[in-house]
Amino acid sequence: MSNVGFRIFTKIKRPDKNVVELFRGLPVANIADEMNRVNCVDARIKPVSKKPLLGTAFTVRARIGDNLMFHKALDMAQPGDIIVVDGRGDVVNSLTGEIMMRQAMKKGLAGVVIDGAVRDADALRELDLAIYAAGITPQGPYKDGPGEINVPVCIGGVVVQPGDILVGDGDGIVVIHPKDAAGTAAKAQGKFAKEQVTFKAIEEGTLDRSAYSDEAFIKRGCEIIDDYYE
Ligand SMILES: O=C([O-])CC(=O)C(=O)O
Ligand SMILES: [Mg+2]
Repeated sequence: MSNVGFRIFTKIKRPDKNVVELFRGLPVANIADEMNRVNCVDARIKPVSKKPLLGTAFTVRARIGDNLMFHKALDMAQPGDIIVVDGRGDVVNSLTGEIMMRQAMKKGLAGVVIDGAVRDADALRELDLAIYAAGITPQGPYKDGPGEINVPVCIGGVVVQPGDILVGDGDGIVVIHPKDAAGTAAKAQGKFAKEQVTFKAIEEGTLDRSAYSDEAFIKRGCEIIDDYYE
């Protein structure tokens, strides 16, 4: 276990599928709000396809510009896994493309998240697979290694451990440790339900906006000037 930088751990402690399913359909913003606004992968990593993301992390630490370990992960990962590739944010070389993503889809993987670039973007956009990446470039990857599989990685400023739960939608991705999953999902459900009530109140014109009244602003020390700025 001392060959740091070029090693493969074959085992992952995956959470129960029912625990993962607690997050299905929940907006990522609602989950993140109930995690005190932490654990969101930063805005560089964007959806490439339209499919929402939900599954458990199968991690890859790639050498910059090199997808040898990513290819190995593709053979090792199981249905429901998300291959999470720490490419150190480098977007000079793409780390994957249509051929690999079609294999991921065929295997029933839940998606791919790359802190790095992809190519074959026009095809990837249409695939029935959740794909997130930090960039797009036609310049292809090397396949020489080294790299690591199923070690903790960092993507978009968030540490991801093998087996962590990832949820993604059009906003981006939030990472949840399985131990925190049940409590977080319950709170996020509550937040989601509360927002539905808010939407209804907007429709009915009954939403309470008193926190934004002139009186409330004056109480905060704001000066309200009934004139033009000149
Ligand atoms: O050449 C590669 O490894 C990446 C690629 O374009 C593909 O998978 O289609
Ligand atoms: Mg290709």
